[in-house]
Amino acid sequence: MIRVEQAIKSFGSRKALNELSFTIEEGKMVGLLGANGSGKSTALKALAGLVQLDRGEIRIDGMPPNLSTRAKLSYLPDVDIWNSWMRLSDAMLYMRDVYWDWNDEKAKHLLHYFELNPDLLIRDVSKGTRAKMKLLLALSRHAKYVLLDDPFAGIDPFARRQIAQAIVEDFINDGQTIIITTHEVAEVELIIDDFLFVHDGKLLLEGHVETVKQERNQSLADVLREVYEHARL
Ligand SMILES: Nc1ncnc2c1ncn2[C@@H]1O[C@H](COP(=O)(O)OP(=O)(O)OP(=O)(O)O)[C@@H](O)[C@H]1O
Repeated sequence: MIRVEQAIKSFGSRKALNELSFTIEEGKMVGLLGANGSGKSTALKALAGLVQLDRGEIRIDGMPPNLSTRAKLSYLPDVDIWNSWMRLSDAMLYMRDVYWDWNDEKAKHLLHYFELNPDLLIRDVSKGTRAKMKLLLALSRHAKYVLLDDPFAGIDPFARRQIAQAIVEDFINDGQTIIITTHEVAEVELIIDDFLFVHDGKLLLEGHVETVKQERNQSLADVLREVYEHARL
């Protein structure tokens, strides 16, 4: 289980996280949703142990973010981390060497599913193909927690659906806990169980997607649009 309690993180005078609290149960697919600059990436970085909170507490299976929590967590950052002179196959070998939970079968499945050529240099492929390569590398570990920061960035609307589908097919029966940050609410509302909606580093709304949709008789995207407009008044 992941528990975030009253997390505060400032960059200069800007509070990226402003008393943010939430809990994520194991085995759930959760959307961390919000507009640009709402604190989504900072929250994921804090869970991954890449950002230190100023105040507040994070517990992952009862432990603060450290090397042992990091080992059970696969993190897809929102920036390119692979050297452009590498081939996808080089990056896959690296991941296999570094992470004991690397799963060759899953990697092969995703290569085929995304129609990726492992021999291509990372610098020679399109932005969308690079995004798929990054996703393959993050999803091919059998990590207990998978943090995907904006996995749809740079990917066209046609391929987004394919990627959302891949995430569901590969993980939903697997007992892994997945947190996806995105602004593409319409793309993820079909695949996530629960959502956290953040604005200015604070939690504005959270809940079970189907329950909220039924209660309000609206799509999640429409519900969040209303909540967002209200918060900005
Ligand atoms: N390293 C940093 N230095 C200075 N400011 C930062 C840094 N990281 C984040 N911020 C600021 O903190 C706020 C939250 O940023 P964050 O990247 O977490 O938002 P986000 O919801 O992920 O945004 P986006 O959807 O645009 O990626 C923003 O105002 C951002 O400019």
